[in-house]
Amino acid sequence: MGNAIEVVGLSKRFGDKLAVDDLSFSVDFGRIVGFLGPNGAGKTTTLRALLGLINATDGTATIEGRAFTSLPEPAATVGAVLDGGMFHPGRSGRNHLRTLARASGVGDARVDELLELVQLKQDGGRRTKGYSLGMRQRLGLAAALLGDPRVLVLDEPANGLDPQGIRWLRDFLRSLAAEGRAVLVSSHVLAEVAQTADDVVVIHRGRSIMQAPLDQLMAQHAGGTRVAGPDAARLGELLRADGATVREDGGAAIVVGDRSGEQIGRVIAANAIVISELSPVAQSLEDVFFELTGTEGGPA
Ligand SMILES: Nc1ncnc2c1ncn2[C@@H]1O[C@H](COP(=O)(O)OP(=O)(O)OP(=O)(O)O)[C@@H](O)[C@H]1O
Repeated sequence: MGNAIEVVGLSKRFGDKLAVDDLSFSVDFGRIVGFLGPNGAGKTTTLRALLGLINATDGTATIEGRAFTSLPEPAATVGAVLDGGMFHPGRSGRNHLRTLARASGVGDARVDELLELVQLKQDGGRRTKGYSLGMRQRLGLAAALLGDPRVLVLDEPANGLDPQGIRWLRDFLRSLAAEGRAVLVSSHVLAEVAQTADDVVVIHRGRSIMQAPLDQLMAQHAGGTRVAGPDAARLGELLRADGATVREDGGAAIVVGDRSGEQIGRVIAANAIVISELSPVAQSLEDVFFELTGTEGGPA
């Protein structure tokens, strides 16, 4: 079957705008991949090409080795939520799902099962126009899951969710991946995927600038080492003289940018320096993102 999702050399041009530029990445089963980039980076365009909604200018985007349009059983293969899902406002959530279920040969029992799964059982009979944004997102997820697909593609599913909704989404996506499904989830807000994704693909201006397991990304962009204590200033001078980047951090503390804890420890021992604390500084994903793209991760 190969990779769940495979994007190879994908490019998409709109007039003279190259929205996606020679992009490649893959998603394995059982993994959650965060597809990250600032607004306008080309995420939605990539997902639309993957789902056969637009034609690529160049390259390929396949699901289980095939273009979406030639999947033998699309509903059982991939489920997607783009634009938060589209609903008829006067229809109830349950009827919306039933209509979609019939179109893809899925029984009504599955609809009730999914309403329960996304915690909309109580509100299934209400018209979707009265739904909160979070309820709409959950209804969209239920629709994507109708055919019990092995691959999920979600465009900004956390948009507009409150912290509780984001936590629910995180646990929900985790449980889907634990069942062996592949999940590709786009976001321009890194904090949303920081505790969810196994791997991240960071794009900027249509190009991939980083693809790695999330831990590796964090380790490579570690925020340095903080050392505190009565001799911190003297340690700072010694490290600076040795070419390290050092900045003051409040009263008796420094943050050392490009030396490991062990390297700093050796300077401390060799110079009989007294310290009270030595700890790695955790850099937020927002900072990493800024470092990688030179762009703030927030809304444009
Ligand atoms: N149909 C289109 N015609 C012309 N330009 C387009 C079209 N669709 C997207 N673009 C342009 O392509 C670039 C990438 O857009 P895209 O929507 O893929 O980015 P994105 O990363 O999903 O951003 P956002 O989070 O804002 O949706 C943008 O500059 C956008 O204006």
